[in-house]
Amino acid sequence: MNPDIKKEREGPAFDVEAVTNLLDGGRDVTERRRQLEALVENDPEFLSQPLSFLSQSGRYDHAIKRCARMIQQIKKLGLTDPKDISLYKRAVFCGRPCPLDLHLGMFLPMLLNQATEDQLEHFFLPAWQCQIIGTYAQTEMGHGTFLRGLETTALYDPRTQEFVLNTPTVTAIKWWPGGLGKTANHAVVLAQLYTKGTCQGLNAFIVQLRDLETHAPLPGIIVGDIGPKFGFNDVDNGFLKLENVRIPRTNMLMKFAKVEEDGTYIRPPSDKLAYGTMVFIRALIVSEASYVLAKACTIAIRYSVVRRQSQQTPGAPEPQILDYQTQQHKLLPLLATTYAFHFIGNYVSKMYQNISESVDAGNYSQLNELHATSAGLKAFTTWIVVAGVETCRMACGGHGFSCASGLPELYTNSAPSCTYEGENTVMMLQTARYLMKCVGLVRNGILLEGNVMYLNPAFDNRPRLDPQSVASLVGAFCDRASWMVTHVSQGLQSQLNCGKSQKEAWNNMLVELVRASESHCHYVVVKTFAEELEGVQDSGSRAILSSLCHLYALHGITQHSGDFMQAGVLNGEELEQVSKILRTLLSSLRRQAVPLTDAFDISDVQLSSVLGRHDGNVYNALYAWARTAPLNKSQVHESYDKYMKPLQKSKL
Ligand SMILES: CC(C)(COP(=O)(O)OP(=O)(O)OC[C@H]1O[C@@H](n2cnc3c(N)ncnc32)[C@H](O)[C@@H]1OP(=O)(O)O)[C@@H](O)C(=O)NCCC(=O)NCCSC(=O)/C=C/CC(=O)O
Ligand SMILES: Cc1cc2nc3c(=O)[nH]c(=O)nc-3n(C[C@H](O)[C@H](O)[C@H](O)COP(=O)(O)OP(=O)(O)OC[C@H]3O[C@@H](n4cnc5c(N)ncnc54)[C@H](O)[C@@H]3O)c2cc1C
Repeated sequence: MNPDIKKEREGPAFDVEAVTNLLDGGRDVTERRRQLEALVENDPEFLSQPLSFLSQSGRYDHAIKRCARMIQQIKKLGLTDPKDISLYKRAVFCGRPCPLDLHLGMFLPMLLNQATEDQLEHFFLPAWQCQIIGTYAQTEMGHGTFLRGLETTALYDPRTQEFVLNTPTVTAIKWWPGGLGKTANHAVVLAQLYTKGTCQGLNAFIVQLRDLETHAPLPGIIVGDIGPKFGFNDVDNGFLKLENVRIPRTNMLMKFAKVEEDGTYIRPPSDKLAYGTMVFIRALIVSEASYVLAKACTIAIRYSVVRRQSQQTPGAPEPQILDYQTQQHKLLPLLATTYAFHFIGNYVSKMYQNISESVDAGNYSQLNELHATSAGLKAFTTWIVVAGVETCRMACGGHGFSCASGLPELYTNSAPSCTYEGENTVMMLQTARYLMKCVGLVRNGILLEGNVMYLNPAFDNRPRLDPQSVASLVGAFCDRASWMVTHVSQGLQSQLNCGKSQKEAWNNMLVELVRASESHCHYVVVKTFAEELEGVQDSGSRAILSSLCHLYALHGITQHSGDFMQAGVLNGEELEQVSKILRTLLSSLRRQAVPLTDAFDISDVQLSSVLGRHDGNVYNALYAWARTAPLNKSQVHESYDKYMKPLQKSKL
């Protein structure tokens, strides 16, 4: 083990294993996770060369091979608990996307959430057994955000009791669905339903795409891969053109909306129930955001204690780069954010579970709050995580730019989370829509509960900020959100008072609306972090996590100081005090940085990073990695004889 990293692990101020257990949700969960990871890491069928050495086709082939082995092993091991399956899948793919993601993550949930009992009977088992492999085909070339603008049509033919599906224009072609290109043989297709000459809006239809024996596309189905992407190249994101494809009436998912045999349309109890699976995935994205940032922080912080660079004192050893305050300022707030996002992920998962149970019981009253919260936090966490991965990459200097670091791959595979499942700006505006409605309720004398209570008429004049108190800092985030949400609603009102239409006024305030939503989400995250700590039994864990919560809050104030000062929450002198305490915290947490990343308990296989190796032996590993790169298969590349040698001989 590298002596520097070994020293970093001597005498942590807390019990690393206790924090690992806390993050996992208990000692038994840690043991189970390690057991499942060991099954994968000891399975020779899952051994592979660095993915960076493969072509797009090679990566897809590698991913499909792992998918097949994973499904076989899940059955053989008798894994039925969704948590076990999720942990096993994460171990197989090391957190990377895979061609079955949409089948497992959206197609199956769509059946569970939107299918009737008969439809479940017909489709679910074959899908669970992977005879049917599905995807979720909603986005079109011309529309991803504006769902009501989708052009794919499903016309009901009462004579044959079938739907006829078409993508009538080039912009209607389904574009992006994961697994659509080469993997899926079915899709849930979102289309505008027409019956009895009337458009009844978006509904979901199960369409078979390929022959179950030959896998060849069926008549009327033109399908393929959309080509290389910025990343995510293990997945065959595809296109789908539909030309008069006929499906039985019973292929429309009819748990909520229905089309009777004669074509009569029965409306769903709420139009938004069709969007339920997207809300499920958004909540899942929030709960998984922390894992991505945990990997990036582990790589960058471990590298930052083995990398020595520059000379502050002549003759003295070069310092570890984590001793530089700027390096601490880049990485330690991200480490604190990782822990903050772990707790908000738990919070959103619980919220989704509770409100879904209410919806199943026919109570739709909290759907809007769930939508606004999941949409806003999905945008808030993914924006910060993706930017954080890039900060970690740059903090590793040149070697951060090498695929050996694992950081470029982590970045390109996480970057689309700001776009898919709801483009982040659009999601923040959905949260803003909800917040503006809440302001309206308060104006009508209604008292609010939950995360928006801060909009109620102010009862107490909060004492001035105490930057040493986490509770006082949470209050500061609350006051910032209250001021920003109220301020933007006043801005909207003044636009309307000047005669602007609702649409114009809204568009003229979009930037402020997004900022107000961000401040609301930031408050929810810091409040949840502080509240979760109260439940931590182990005193050592509670102490170190409190320091991280303190750092997260202080850093948030310095990063958005304009908001806090505009809101009158603090003045210049108080801001200076906040910065001073932040610097002190950076210095005190520096010694705990490696143990805090070890607590994530991410194995070298999962991390897939030469720079983030647990033993810190980076340089030999980096040299060995480069030596196996494909370009080094021969000392003289074939292009030399083909192009350079003739050029050199030509005596230009
Ligand atoms: C942007 C959206 C939400 C706009 O939809 P629209 O119907 O036009 O809504 P309005 O803004 O007019 O609001 C109407 C009303 O409905 C409420 N609402 C909207 N969405 C939901 C929802 N999901 N759940 C509950 N309630 C909802 C909204 O709050 C309003 O309520 P009021 O009381 O204020 O009237 C919509 O177009 C949208 O969601 N667009 C994003 C599309 C999207 O997410 N696509 C994802 C495709 S799948 C994918 O990307 C897969 C990726 C692969 C992977 O994950 O690996
Ligand atoms: C890797 C990846 C995987 C995907 N997988 C799937 C899948 O499996 N199934 C599927 O159906 N889709 C999938 N998608 C598509 C994805 O859901 C859409 O790309 C996403 O919903 C954004 O829509 P869009 O691409 O049309 O962007 P646009 O909506 O065109 O966004 C472009 C810009 O316009 C802005 N904008 C748009 N509307 C508004 C508004 N109302 N107010 C303010 N600004 C606005 C946005 O903020 C953004 O800056 C995937 C996408 C990616 C990148």
